[in-house]
Parts: sequence; structure tokens; C-alpha cells
Amino acid sequence: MGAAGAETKPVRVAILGASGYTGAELVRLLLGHTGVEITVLTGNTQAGQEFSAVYPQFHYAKDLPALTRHEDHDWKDVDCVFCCLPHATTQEIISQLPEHLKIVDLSADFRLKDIETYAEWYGGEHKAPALQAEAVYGLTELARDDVRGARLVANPGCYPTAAQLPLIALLKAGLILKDDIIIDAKSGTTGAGRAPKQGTLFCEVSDGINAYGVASHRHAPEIEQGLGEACGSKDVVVNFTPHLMPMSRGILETIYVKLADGSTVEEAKAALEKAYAGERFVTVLPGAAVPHTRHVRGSNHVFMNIVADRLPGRAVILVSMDNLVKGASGQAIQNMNVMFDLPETQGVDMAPMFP
Ligand SMILES: NC(=O)C1=CN([C@@H]2O[C@H](COP(=O)(O)OP(=O)(O)OC[C@H]3O[C@@H](n4cnc5c(N)ncnc54)[C@H](OP(=O)(O)O)[C@@H]3O)[C@@H](O)[C@H]2O)C=CC1
Ligand SMILES: CC(=O)N[C@@H](CCC(=O)OP(=O)(O)O)C(=O)O
Repeated sequence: MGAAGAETKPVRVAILGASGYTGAELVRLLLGHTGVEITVLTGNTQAGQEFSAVYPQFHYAKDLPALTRHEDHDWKDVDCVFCCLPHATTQEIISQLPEHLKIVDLSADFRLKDIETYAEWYGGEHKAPALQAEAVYGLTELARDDVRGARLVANPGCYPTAAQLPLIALLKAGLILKDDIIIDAKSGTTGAGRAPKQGTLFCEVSDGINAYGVASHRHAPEIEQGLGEACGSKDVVVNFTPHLMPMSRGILETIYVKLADGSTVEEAKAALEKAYAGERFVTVLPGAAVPHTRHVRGSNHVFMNIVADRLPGRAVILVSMDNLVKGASGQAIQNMNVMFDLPETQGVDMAPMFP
């Protein structure tokens, strides 16, 4: 790890799509990061406004730039771009950025390596295949060495972050089967972004829950890609269904797996503890403690545990994290820190907010 000493120049940061939820979360976190300076914030429909007019919680942060349009910049005063734009729009805008910029992209545009899989799940041909081939998939704990040398990092999706951290460790250790994985996922509504949508209105989301993308969500191929690489097989399949919860932040995944012949839950738990020993942001809970979204809220922490199922040979993995932090902006900052040789935890080492 490098050190951001007093003489080190700050990393000059632009946030594209700062008027959205992940952009605003980046602003919140980066205001506490002593190694960066926020020089550009962009919006689309909200460009032209002061940032605090769009997000009044930042009225105190007088030095923040106003929201501009990305076309208005020559990027000379920027070292790093966080791109928080919708899918498809992202690839068009990133392709036009100058090459001196390092980019952490929070959209799904550069996550899938297979161009046909991308076209199948995202409804069309990729417009920047060369960049897609260049991008490094930034699940930080498992990809540090690649992230360090990358110019473009594809920040993982929120659900895939929570699923892959335990499953990759267990598949690498050969302790679970690769063709019997059921991921039951739940998310707060910020996962759907800030742009108004009928399905996330208070009166439609409060006091109830619903599944969506049932067994057909685009995060399934992203998870399968990561698990397939981990165990060197293209045959990994997951059954993945997310649910929308009446809460603003948080992800909880309950993952049902079959243990490999002769393996035990105790061995699986020991493998998780070994894989993440020394990792600041991944905690394997003691005993039978159950991860809560409340216990990681507003933080970059992932809590996980594995317990024996009542059915012989099966186990249940539980994972919680904050979709806007480790599932998006927090992990993006972890990746930026690695790319710029800053201490990896800088700006993202806050304790969870409870209650
Ligand atoms: N929310 C989450 O938990 C997660 C989100 N992601 C991904 O991160 C990205 C951002 O998500 P999120 O912040 O939630 O989304 P939001 O809908 O909250 O924000 C989208 C942002 O993109 C801007 N924008 C929209 N269309 C255009 C355009 N054509 N040209 C330029 N700017 C545009 C919007 O500007 P304006 O508001 O001014 O119109 C806004 O700033 C998405 O790709 C999402 O899938 C990834 C992981 C988790
Ligand atoms: C609650 C909700 O709607 N969540 C989003 C996931 C957000 C995220 O990580 O997605 P991207 O792959 O789009 O970047 C969804 O299911 O589409």
C-alpha cells in the first residue's frame, strides 16, 4: 500500500451522474477522504443546479462544484472519473473520455466479458467492445493485483458482490457443488436509483415485499461469470431471484448450497474465515450469529455466516451489506484507492450506522 503523505497531490476526482444515488453516496464518502479533491460533478436533467439544491444535506459543504454537463469539460483538471450513469449511456460517454483518465464505472456496461452474454442480457450490441475487453472486474478483495494496474475498472453489481464473496471462497476450496446454488436476495429501494419509478413509490413499496426478475435477473450471468472463473468451469449455474424490500438501503442474501461429498459446514466456515482473515471489510460472524442489514448500514462492511441446513449435506449462507456502499460507491472508492496506490481503506472505513 502507498501512503498519502502531506506532500502528495490529491487525486482530482469527477463524478458523472452525481445527481443520482450512487453519485451522492460518493460525494458523502469522498468528503471524508483526505487524499482526493472533487473537481467535477455532472448531471443530466439536473445539470446547472448547485449540488446542495439537489441534495440539501450538503449545504455545509461550500466547496463542492455545481452540477454541470459532461460535455462542458476538457478533463485537464481530473485524474479519476467515477461513472454513475445508466447502462448503455455509460459506454457511449466513457468512450469519449481522454486516455489519461482512470475510470471506475459503477454501471454494468463493462462487467460481462463475453460480448454475446452482454448482448443477450442487456438488450443490444456493445458499443465499446475494446474497452469492454480492457476492463478489470473490481471485486476488490479478490482482484487487487489486476485493479492496481487497471485504467478502467468495472465495479461489480450490488447483488453479485454479496453473492460472490462467500461462494467464490467456497468453490475455490472445493467445498460446495457448482450446480446446486440458490440465491434468494433482498434489496432496499435505493438499488433502483433515484429517478422516479412507480414501483418504488412509498405507497407501493411500504408494508409489503415482492420478487422481481424472477429467475431471470441480469445479475445471474454476472455471478456465474465470477463463480465460473473461480472454479475453472463454464458449467456453474445459479438460481437467483431478488426481492424489493420496504427499506431504503441494504442487501440480504440467503444462499442455499449443497456441500461437496465428505465436506462439513465446519470446514466451510473455516474456509471463509481463512479466505477473509485480515480483510477489513469482510467479517465472518461468530457462532450462529445472523447478519442483519441494520448492522452494516452506511458502512463498507460485509457480514456473512454459514450454518448447517436441517437437510443432510446442505448448508445456508447468509450475507448482509449496504447496496450503496460496498455494493456501489464504497467498493468504487476501495478500487480507486488501489488504482492510485492510496491506503485501501481510506475514506471508507466508517463504522455502521445503528439503529
Ligand atoms: N443504486 C444502487 O444501489 C446501485 C447502482 N448501480 C449502478 O450505478 C449506476 C448509477 O445508479 P444510481 O445512482 O442508482 O442511478 P440514479 O438513477 O439515481 O442516477 C442516474 C444518474 O445518471 C444521470 N443520467 C441519466 N441519464 C443520463 C444521460 N443520458 N446522460 C448523462 N447523465 C445521465 C442522472 O442525471 P439527472 O438526475 O441529472 O437526470 C443521474 O445523475 C447505474 O448504472 C446502476 O445500475 C450499481 C450498484 C448499486
Ligand atoms: C432494487 C433494484 O432495483 N436493484 C437493482 C440492482 C442495482 C445494481 O447493482 O445494479 P446494476 O447491475 O444495475 O448496476 C436491480 O435489480 O436492477
